[in-house]
Amino acid sequence: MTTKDFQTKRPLAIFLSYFRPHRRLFALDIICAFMISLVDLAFPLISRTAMYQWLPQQQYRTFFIVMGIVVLAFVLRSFLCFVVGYWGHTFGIRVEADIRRDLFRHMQELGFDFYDRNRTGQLMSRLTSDLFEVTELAHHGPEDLFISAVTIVGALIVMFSIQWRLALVVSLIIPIFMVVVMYRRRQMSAASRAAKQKTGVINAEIESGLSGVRTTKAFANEEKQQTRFDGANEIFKTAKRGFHKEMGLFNASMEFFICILSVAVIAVGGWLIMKGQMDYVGLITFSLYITTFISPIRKLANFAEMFSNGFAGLHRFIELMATEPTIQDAPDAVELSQVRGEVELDHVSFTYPGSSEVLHDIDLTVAAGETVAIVGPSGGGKSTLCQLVPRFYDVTEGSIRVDGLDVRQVTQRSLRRAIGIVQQDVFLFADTIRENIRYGRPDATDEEVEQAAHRAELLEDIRTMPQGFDTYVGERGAMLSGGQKQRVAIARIFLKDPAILILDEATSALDSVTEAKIQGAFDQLSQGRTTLIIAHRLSTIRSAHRILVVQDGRIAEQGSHAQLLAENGAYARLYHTQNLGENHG
Ligand SMILES: Nc1ncnc2c1ncn2[C@@H]1O[C@H](COP(=O)(O)OP(=O)(O)OP(=O)(O)O)[C@@H](O)[C@H]1O
Repeated sequence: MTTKDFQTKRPLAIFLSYFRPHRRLFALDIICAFMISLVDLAFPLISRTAMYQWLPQQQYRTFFIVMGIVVLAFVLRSFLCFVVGYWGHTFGIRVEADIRRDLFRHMQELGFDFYDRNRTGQLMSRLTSDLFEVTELAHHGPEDLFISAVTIVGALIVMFSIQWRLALVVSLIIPIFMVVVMYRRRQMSAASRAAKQKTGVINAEIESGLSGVRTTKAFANEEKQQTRFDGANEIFKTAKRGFHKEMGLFNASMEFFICILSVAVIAVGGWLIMKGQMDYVGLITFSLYITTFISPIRKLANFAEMFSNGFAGLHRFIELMATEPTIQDAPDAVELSQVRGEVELDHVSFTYPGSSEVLHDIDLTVAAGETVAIVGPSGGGKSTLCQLVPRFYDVTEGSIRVDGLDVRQVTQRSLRRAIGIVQQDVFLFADTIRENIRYGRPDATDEEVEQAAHRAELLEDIRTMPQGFDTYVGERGAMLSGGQKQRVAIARIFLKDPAILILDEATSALDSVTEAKIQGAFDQLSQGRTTLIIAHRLSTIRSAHRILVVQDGRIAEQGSHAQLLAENGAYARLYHTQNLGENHG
């Protein structure tokens, strides 16, 4: 299904479309559940016939044969229960996996702007708990609704055929029963949601407490942290207690109504027996049917709840799926191939969604192979400018061209394949060093990976690691130093071998050896490639062909280091006041 489908189709239609690929399993689930309710309905009827016919007429043979069949039917029933429990849930899980696959794929297509607006934690909960509610509905919904309806209607029909007055009493009590049970069930779920939310709070508290434990220790703030935690723990306890109270009330109300139903049947039935309008066998059969009601009523109460939760989850899912990615390939987009690397910004202005203009009328041409250093005060727009070239955002006005082609006219894949980016804050996956480097080109051989590490000046570091290239780098690369992470990022780009480079130099001070290594790797990397580098070090700036000073979203000055110093303008001021040359390379 396309984004358009999610925008136009009805939620139920979308939901059912996920059933289609697994319809056989679904049919199996429903048929088995249907057979279970048939067995449940048949048992009281068989008992009735036994008491009316086979026992009084001493047809013991028939009686025992039928009892044998009943035993077999119950064995079959257990097997069917297993099928429903196992394969029914398998069906649910498959639907869930399909929905999650589509959601993940779609989320990968959504642009930077989407992730600017949404929090990762919330998105993760959509991928997990929301979808769980949806699949619970997928699996239990149809089964519960259908089977409960069959059982209740079936039991009432038999009851009316035995004694309509008594059946009428039962059918008057049941709706009241349903209303009360549903009400209690809703209360219980609200309490459960509140408890879950508090669980989220306490989990967040644990997470931030543990991940921030170094900071806590450094400030000797353990007591303060403990008090914070105790507060959250107390709230959690109260919420859990509230949930268990509601659960107790729900179960108690179920039990109460079952008792009321049984008493009503015995009382009214007894009265009817006294009046000669009913016999004992009828009364026993009635009592047996009362027990068959319990499970469907419980299921229907669950269903009402499941329906509202599941549909709420479904709506949130559809809302996400209906979000159009802001950056999409044009229908006639061409592949960018054999890139020379000329980059032009033609009167580019840019505004982040919902904020004011960040870049104003930028005009810039970078020749293929040229290295341009971008400097300027914090917040001036340097990173924003660089993010427009790989089309992470679309320009608001003007255009950006690579080799003369507007970036909106080429496929995103081919454009981004032509561009290598090393960010300040390098993201490493929780995997080995080798796999993290290979991320630059997934089909690279081990030799190529090692070669890239060598060129990124990383080989010496890796040799000292316990498992060499197979060393696990930890969550987000926590086991590597900042300088090592940057070099992993550089090694990735060596593998990727793009025509255009965008480097965001780390602002943090590095020791001179590491800095020299990174500088060497950067220099090697930029050989023969168009390079835009957000520079913080004098050594980088000096080796650039050209320096741009970006300030308040405009190019304030450009030229070589010496030229700009001689001009004694913004660059000279930056150079002196912001200590661009602080880390002399
Ligand atoms: N994703 C975003 N959404 C909205 N506004 C943003 C976003 N990213 C940056 N900005 C704003 O755009 C302006 C330019 O930011 P940018 O990061 O491009 O500056 P910079 O020159 O790279 O700064 P620094 O040197 O501190 O990294 C800032 O005012 C910033 O607040």
